[in-house]
Amino acid sequence: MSYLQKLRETTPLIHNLTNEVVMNFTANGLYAIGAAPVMSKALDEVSDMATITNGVLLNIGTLTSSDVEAMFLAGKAANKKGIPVVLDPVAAGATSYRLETCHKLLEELDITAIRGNAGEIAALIGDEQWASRGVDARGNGDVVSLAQKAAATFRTLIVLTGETDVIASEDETVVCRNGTPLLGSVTGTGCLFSSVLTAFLTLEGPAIEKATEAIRTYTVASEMAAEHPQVKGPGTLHPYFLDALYAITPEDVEKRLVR
Ligand SMILES: Nc1ncnc2c1ncn2[C@@H]1O[C@H](COP(=O)(O)OP(=O)(O)O)[C@@H](O)[C@H]1O
Ligand SMILES: Cc1ncsc1CCOP(=O)(O)O
Repeated sequence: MSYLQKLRETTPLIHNLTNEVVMNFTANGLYAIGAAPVMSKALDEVSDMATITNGVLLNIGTLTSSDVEAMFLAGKAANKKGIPVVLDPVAAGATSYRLETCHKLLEELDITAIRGNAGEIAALIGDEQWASRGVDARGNGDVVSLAQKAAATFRTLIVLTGETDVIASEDETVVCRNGTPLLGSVTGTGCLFSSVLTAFLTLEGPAIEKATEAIRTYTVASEMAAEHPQVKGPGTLHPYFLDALYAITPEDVEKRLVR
């Protein structure tokens, strides 16, 4: 059985400590693919949330000092329970506050995977070949070696997204090339993917396999949406992408895989 089918059978509940831009899209995207969302950053309850959830997403997109405190509490509770914790280092290279926060989270928590674009992953390891402009990656370089270097540095799974997606653990690398550039014109598509990845990581099985199926499913769904005759640009991609996440089957993924 595919991980997608297992996900839809188990409906993992994901606790998202995420940014204000993408809350609604993330909640709807998780429902669409077959998982379930809960959003909470209240210091009074974030630790308790781990008692009912299956995975935690820490996204620093619009972080405040209270959010950072909440991320440590939620992350520690999740580590104690043994459920996955994914870090999305949004715009990590933009300010030293973001970068230092990511490094502290990586030092103090057991992070199952880091999902970011090339600029964000490069910022985390201090690689100056890539730059960020706000939340977007700028520049070019070898994304495979970048992801591998980050996996070795942080000793965790790296899921680097962009035109080419790279999944790297300390000893294995997978490259994926599906997707549509239109995703880059819809805010929150990286952030939603981080939550979808968290949902896949809650399942039984090797992390690299689950992450690979997560990115393949997500990017193939984006192609199906982009090809819909009603889709004319980012505005129409948005609802059709949610519909594609809802409708996609393992057979669709297999058929469209760019090998
Ligand atoms: N040029 C592109 N062609 C195809 N897919 C893309 C392209 N750019 C981004 N994607 C896809 O868009 C999604 C979001 O990735 P990305 O834009 O890197 O995240 P972020 O929003 O964090 O910068 C990923 O699924 C990625 O595969
Ligand atoms: C625009 C913006 N600013 C802070 S968070 C955010 C959303 C970023 O979402 P994504 O990186 O997935 O496009």
